[in-house]
Amino acid sequence: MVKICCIGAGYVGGPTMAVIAIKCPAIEVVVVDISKPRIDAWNSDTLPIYEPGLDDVVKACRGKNLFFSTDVEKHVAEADIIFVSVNTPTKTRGLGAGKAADLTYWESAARMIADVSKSDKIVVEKSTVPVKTAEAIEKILTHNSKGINYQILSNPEFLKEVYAHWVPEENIITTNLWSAELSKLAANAFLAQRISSVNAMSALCEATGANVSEVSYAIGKDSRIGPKFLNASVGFGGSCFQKDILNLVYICECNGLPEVANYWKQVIKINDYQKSRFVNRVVSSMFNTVSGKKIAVLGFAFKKDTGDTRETPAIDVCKGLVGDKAQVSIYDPQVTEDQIQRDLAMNKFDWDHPMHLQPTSPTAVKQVSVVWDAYEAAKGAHGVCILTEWDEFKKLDYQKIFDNMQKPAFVFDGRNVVDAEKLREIGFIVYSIGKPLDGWLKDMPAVA
Ligand SMILES: NC(=O)c1ccc[n+]([C@@H]2O[C@H](COP(=O)([O-])OP(=O)(O)OC[C@H]3O[C@@H](n4cnc5c(N)ncnc54)[C@H](O)[C@@H]3O)[C@@H](O)[C@H]2O)c1
Ligand SMILES: O=c1ccn([C@@H]2O[C@H](COP(=O)(O)OP(=O)(O)O[C@H]3O[C@H](CO)[C@@H](O)[C@H](O)[C@H]3O)[C@@H](O)[C@H]2O)c(=O)[nH]1
Repeated sequence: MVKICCIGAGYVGGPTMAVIAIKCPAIEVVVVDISKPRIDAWNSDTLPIYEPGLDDVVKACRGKNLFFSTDVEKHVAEADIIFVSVNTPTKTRGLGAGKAADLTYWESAARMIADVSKSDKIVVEKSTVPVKTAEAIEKILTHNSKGINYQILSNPEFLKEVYAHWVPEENIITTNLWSAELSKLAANAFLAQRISSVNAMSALCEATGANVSEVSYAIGKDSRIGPKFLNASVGFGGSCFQKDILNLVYICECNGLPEVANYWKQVIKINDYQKSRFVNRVVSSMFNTVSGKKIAVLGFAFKKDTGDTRETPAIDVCKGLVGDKAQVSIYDPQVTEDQIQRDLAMNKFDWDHPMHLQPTSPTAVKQVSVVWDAYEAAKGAHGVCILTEWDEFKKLDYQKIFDNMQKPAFVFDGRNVVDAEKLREIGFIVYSIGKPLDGWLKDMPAVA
């Protein structure tokens, strides 16, 4: 029986291996991690990650051909194929701090593989890494090899040997190692660039009375542009876009290409601008102060259908509101109070280190409370900010919310999910990203 071991039971390792296990019953898959709480959670009824459908897949194969373990060395030694999906955070210190990828966890995994291996291995880069990492890893493995053969593959999205069980042959792209590594960074940079482009347009739409949804729809009709990933928002989040672009910027700088580096840096600058523009809009429309005012925040995850909060725009928006002394009441259907407090207390980039190495949360941010109901969050509030596009936010009883709020009552829709006209009929002052402004908002210009 072919044995796969995946190092890193996170957002990538867990779900990817669960799908491999269900699609390939003849292969034994073991996911290992140094974090005991994470492995315990994968072995329990409450998985550490929320994603629709994931529970069913894991429960169908766990204990049959899918296993989760902290016995990293044993399973690495027994495996034929080793996937490495450990963290590759942005470096916080030393050369390239704030941009370059930190390969500490990758390197220590590689050294451990070299240490414990007694048979030939295929090692697969699943983590997103700088160009030429595979070459560096190969050096570590072969210099410590004890006569063992290693093949290093970069597989940011596909792996033929395994995926050929269920992915059609023609959909599997084979490239040289460096193209594979760079393609991953390039894909995320292009996707993020689309969002920053439409977000830049959203500011211009607000200034001119155009409607960003209409502009997106119109340009998306051109098949060369296409309709996807053109939704204006309060900003993109997630563990990948910013980290990967910063890494790309660093690689460009190291290769003597400052103009190219600056081009990509701008994608992040617009994303930061969009988040601060949103906060400024909230504050300026409430007579330039939210000090002591209750503001409800609906949605904290970086996108719907996940409990993942890494780099979520909600962090910067909440920090901005707290900075202006608001009392912030947060509701998200999948994010716990503990996670929100950690996120608001954590330093930039610390979020992407393994849990046990993250600084323990200092004292909770007192101006922030977390509740388990949207109505509770909005009760007595002056404004409601929608920061994640959860479907349930479309179906809330906004009349009930309005009745229990301070007046004038505001809704700031950072995801364009509510029916703004209906809300205006109820009596709300509504701000929708990139849409024509209410008279009230026009009279209270926000400068980012
Ligand atoms: N999250 C995504 O959507 C996504 C998508 C594509 C690529 N990536 C990339 O994949 C990699 C992993 O991302 P993630 O979101 O799964 O991260 P994660 O933080 O959720 O998981 C990484 C896991 O690796 C474990 N780990 C670290 N060092 C280890 C070691 N030496 N031995 C055993 N376990 C170790 C950590 O404890 C952690 O549980 C990153 O490089 C990321 O950029 C992420
Ligand atoms: O039109 C859009 C589309 C997305 N977003 C936001 O962009 C962020 C990222 O969204 P998405 O790309 O759907 O989620 P990720 O899970 O971060 O996935 C990205 O990052 C992964 C990690 O590298 C890649 O594997 C995926 O292909 C790539 O889409 C989220 O905050 C979204 O709300 C927008 O604001 N507008």
